Amino acid sequence: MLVGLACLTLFIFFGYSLRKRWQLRKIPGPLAWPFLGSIPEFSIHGYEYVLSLAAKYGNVHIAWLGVEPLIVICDPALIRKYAYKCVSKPASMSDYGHVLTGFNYDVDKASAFVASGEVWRRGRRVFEASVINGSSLAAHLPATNRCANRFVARLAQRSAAPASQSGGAGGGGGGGEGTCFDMFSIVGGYTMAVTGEVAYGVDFGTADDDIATARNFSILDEVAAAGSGAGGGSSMSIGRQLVGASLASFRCLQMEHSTLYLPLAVMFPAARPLVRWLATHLPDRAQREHMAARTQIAQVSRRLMERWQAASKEKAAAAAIAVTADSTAGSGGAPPAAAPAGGAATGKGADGSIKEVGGGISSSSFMAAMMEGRRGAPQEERLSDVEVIAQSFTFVMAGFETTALTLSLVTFMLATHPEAAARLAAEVDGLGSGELTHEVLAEKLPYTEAVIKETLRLYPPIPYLIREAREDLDLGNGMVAPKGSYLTMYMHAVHLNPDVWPHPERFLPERFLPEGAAAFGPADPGAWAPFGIGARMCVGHKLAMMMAKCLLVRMYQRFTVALHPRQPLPLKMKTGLSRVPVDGVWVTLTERLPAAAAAAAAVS
Ligand code: HEM
Repeated sequence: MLVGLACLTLFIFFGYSLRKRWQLRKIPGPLAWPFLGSIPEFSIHGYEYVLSLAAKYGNVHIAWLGVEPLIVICDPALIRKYAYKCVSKPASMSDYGHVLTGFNYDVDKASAFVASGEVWRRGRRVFEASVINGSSLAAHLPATNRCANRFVARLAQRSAAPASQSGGAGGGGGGGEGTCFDMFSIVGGYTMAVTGEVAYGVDFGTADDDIATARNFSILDEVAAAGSGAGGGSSMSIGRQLVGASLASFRCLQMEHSTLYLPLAVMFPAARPLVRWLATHLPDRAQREHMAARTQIAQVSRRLMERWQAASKEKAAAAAIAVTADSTAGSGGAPPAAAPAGGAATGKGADGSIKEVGGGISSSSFMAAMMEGRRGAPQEERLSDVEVIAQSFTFVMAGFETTALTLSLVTFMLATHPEAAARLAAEVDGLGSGELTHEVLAEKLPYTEAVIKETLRLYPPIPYLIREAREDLDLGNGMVAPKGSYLTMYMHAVHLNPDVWPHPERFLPERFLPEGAAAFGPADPGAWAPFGIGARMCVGHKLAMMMAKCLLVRMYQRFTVALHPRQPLPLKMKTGLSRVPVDGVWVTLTERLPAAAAAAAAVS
């Protein structure tokens, strides 16, 4: 029986592999050992490996993920053409990088990042309504300002504390070298705080919570301590749960932390249902950790969804009482009952761990947009419960780490390029300490924006775009990507291509300003795309830029930022779902102007 099963698996596997190879024969690439494929090389050298393949085999080549051929495209014109044309992700997208099972698998498949067709369109529409159009973005600006002020105030306290007392996550002394922080660890507290308010209208409290950003958090230990299954009964604040669970989830996507079932799932696509069954019933520690983290994030979304439902029922009931009381008052009866509180105050939830901004899950939040959108919408337009959880999950996962990574790398680039830091400081100094408006962010920060863009060119958090060819695609030079093939469009390779960007290895924010565009700008106008291209372009790009600018203004108005001696140089990056600095980004902060600092503290 077992032998029969093994033979069947091998037969399917070889048949699949040979068919694919036959179809793709015209595209060059390292074909020798598809069994082992590129995995070991990729895990050791990360995206540099892909860049080296591009140098060797050209801008269109094949890299192997186990037996799965990935058509890698590094040519900017081809990327632009097919990123616009192809809007579908491969059906097996949820099977890459991890082995998801059960409910977590269903949630992943429904996520706007992974799904195709109607499910994707429904999910994408709510994102667009909540975080892309001008008025919705403006509605999130006060929360972003508030979180930036709180985070910077906490930074000031920590940098003023003696080195020995500056512990907590990502903070540390330094044996007489001054108080230092790992910006990569702690800035996640800020991005998660903004995510909490924008996605749910909930104050996660992570902007000034040092523990929340501990990168060594173990979700299994937390679950064991809570003694109540993943999530639900945890005494931890929601913010801490989400930061910890998101970090754990990202960690499990790195090769060295991933489940042992991953290589099996990658090398034997035909056997994935069997591998998933094994991973469900005989999970190793990495698998348990990953599933617990995902369950935790999904459960928080479910709790907040249920809370919204309960609150809106209460509101409807209160409104009904008010109407009745009104008509009674009109006829000389008692005054109407008070409606639930609104406004900008921060309230505390009944369970003590949810602080809802505005006394209820805020009406401008993403959760409210999804839930309101279900009311009265035709059946085919309505998000199911799993889709609501999936999009909330996507918001947290997509919004938190990418922006934290960007901010920490901007800090690194500025600390290693003092002339750029001085120019940025001069720009932000002119803005004063009042709340940053939409106009100020859009018009008064050209250099700050150029610094963020140049950092994203050098270090795009998601360096590639993934699509499925829904028909045969002409790739030029007689090469054809057959229908059903898996396209990996390497924007990072384009960002570093010397034929496209003059001196691509240099950090030159001027490329993005009129003064430097002619000398250092790209040969191809579409050659900068850290947020992707086309219909599937990052739906959070404006929110991410708003978050980044608000924090950089407040930080650089107040501090001079320098690298700490404990930062290893050159910067080493590591491959996971995204690329992260292996040793973090260790900096020290020095107050620039005591008077300005006091004014900023007063605002916060
Ligand atoms: C610096 C920060 C960020 C970077 C660099 C980034 C980058 C990307 C990239 C490269 C993609 C794939 C685009 C494609 O396939 O063409 C993407 C998709 C996505 N991002 Fe972001 N992102 C960032 C922040 C955010 C934030 C804050 C959110 C929260 C709303 C978000 C939500 C999404 C979603 C939902 C998708 C899937 C879009 C779709 O497939 O239709 N991202 N992002």
